[in-house]
Amino acid sequence: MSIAKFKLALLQIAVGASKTENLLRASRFIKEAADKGAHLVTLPECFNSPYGTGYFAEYAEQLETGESCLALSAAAKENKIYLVGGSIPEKKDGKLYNTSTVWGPDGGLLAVHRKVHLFDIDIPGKIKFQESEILSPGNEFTSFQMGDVCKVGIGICYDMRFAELAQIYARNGCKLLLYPGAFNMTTGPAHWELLQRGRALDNQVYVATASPARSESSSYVAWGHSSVVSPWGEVIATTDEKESIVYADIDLDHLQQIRSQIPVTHQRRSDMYEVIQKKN
Ligand SMILES: NC(=O)CC(=O)C(=O)O
Repeated sequence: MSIAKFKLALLQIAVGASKTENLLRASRFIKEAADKGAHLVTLPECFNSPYGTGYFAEYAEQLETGESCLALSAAAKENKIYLVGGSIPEKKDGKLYNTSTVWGPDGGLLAVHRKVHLFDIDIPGKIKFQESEILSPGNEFTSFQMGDVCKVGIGICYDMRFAELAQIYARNGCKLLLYPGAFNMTTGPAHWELLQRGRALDNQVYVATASPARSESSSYVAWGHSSVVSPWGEVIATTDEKESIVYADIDLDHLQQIRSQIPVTHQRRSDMYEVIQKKN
């Protein structure tokens, strides 16, 4: 019989200039979450490096040999958990990516997601950020199967703004969508929770986000507020801007009940509209 409930932990950790310290901090928080019974643990976007286009080249690693992936693999194995390694700047074939890796309880690499939608925005007087100045976009959907428990879809931060990605994950059987992310002091208060609730309600899935803790002295000030939203669209666990761990029980029976009570999946008018997946 498959398990219908498991504990998710979101690690809202502080990220500083020292990669070594960032990795040690991540390992410490992973252990704490695992000791408290988390089965799936998620780090934030850019957890090993400050978030900014000026940092990515310096902190970038190759996945196969980089110290961050070695540390993530070891942490997953030592703590016997599924681990979503937030994201790190990755170098591959002369290009840089914003990349999330997923690790199984045996320390094996289960999935790699390269941020598909690069964060290029310009809000005059507030924030201008152009990831595409230095990063290349990924071109793949990414999901992984947590044993026989749950299929999980992965996006990174700006990916959450694209409803189509979430719809396709849900249609492919994902019941939890995880977005390591780092919204900021302009878009965070306006859109962070709203987007999560929208993605969750539209698709009747759990949605979770993991942000770095806020540091007012960073060049990019993160909003924080890592959260978990239920398929009912309700925020079931959240935090403020400080360093913390957010825990939530992901209850797949509850998800199933909501889907049978409000069966939108079967009520779609595919004779009138359709979202098309063009690649795997
Ligand atoms: N940092 C991001 O990728 C996205 C973000 O901050 C936003 O969409 O707002």
